[in-house]
Amino acid sequence: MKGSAQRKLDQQNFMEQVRECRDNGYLLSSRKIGSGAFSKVYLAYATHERMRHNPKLASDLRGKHHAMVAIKIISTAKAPVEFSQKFLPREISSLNATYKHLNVVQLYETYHNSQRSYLVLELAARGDLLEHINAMSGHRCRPGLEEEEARGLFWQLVSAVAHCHSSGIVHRDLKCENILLDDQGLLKLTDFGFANRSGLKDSLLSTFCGSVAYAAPEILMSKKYHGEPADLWSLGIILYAMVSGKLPFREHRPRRVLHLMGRGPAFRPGVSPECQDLIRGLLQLRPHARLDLQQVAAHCWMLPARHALFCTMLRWSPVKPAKSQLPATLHPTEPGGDRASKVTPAAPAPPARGDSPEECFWPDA
Ligand SMILES: Nc1ncnc2c1ncn2[C@@H]1O[C@H](COP(=O)(O)OP(=O)(O)OP(=O)(O)O)[C@@H](O)[C@H]1O
Repeated sequence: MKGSAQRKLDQQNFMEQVRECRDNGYLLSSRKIGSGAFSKVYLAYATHERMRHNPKLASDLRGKHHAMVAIKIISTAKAPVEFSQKFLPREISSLNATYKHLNVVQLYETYHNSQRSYLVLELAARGDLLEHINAMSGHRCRPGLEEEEARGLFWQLVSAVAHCHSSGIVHRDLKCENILLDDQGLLKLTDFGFANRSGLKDSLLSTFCGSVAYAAPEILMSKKYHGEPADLWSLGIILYAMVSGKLPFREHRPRRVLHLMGRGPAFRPGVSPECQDLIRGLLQLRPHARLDLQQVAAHCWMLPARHALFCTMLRWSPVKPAKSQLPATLHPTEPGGDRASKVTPAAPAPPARGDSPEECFWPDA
């Protein structure tokens, strides 16, 4: 349990952040919607004044009919230098390079001081794909999503990754936890902390430690690799997770994972042969033998996807059984994350236009 001195310090820190956000035109709420190794993400509201000065923000929020954003606050003073000087700038430049796509989280703006960096992001309030798969598995009493829903979501993911690649960005950390869902059921790709410009030589093997289960074999074998086919491997793992409710090669030791990869994925009964074929095409050990994005988009399993996307948007429902009812099938790949703090179905519905924000702190000037 935290001591009262620590609690007071946390409170002071938070009020400082509230002030800094307010000075930059945002009302920070106390609702923490997620956290990472060096960051905390809060629900916040853009002021009318801020929207007047930021056309990017204004045009996006106008379309959404609300003023909510997610503010990711990174304690640069506490983070390792490598993180602040290498990974954070990469995350920001990748988000800027991938603006603007419906299925990639939008970065509206950033502001910094000596202690912290603030990333003002598009809000994706329905949690991540991992939570969604587990919730739906519990709801259906069978593991995984219905293929029709998986197809609609996977189509959006492929579209997001195609946009990144054509913008010269490889993500390199594609996994269910980095795929968020918004209020309309739209998929939003996020967490570009390990992203890089494509075409550059990559040597970041150690940064994939937390996501061994999604990493391509060439990365696990410490080979030089190209980012695009490595992203495609991860897409195969994600599609498998969507339709199976578990990961195909669930192991933490790279050598053991490589052994399982050599045997290929095993499917539960009920996964269609077409879907299995697409997953096998993505989970090819040799990068050159792997399907590329065009082949994925043209695959017979994907053909009804536009229709499925429409259905997903129409049918999206906030059904999310309590955690205790869920079969613990699919687990986060990175230990230690503060998953309990993410947005839950209890999160308030977006206020109608013109409503005053709840839970906002107005510190003394
Ligand atoms: N735009 C957003 N909308 C809603 N929730 C978000 C948004 N961005 C991040 N989150 C939540 O905050 C969590 C942490 O965000 P993110 O993964 O970007 O941080 P990180 O510091 O890169 O994390 P990690 O250390 O795990 O890589 C996410 O898992 C998600 O739950």
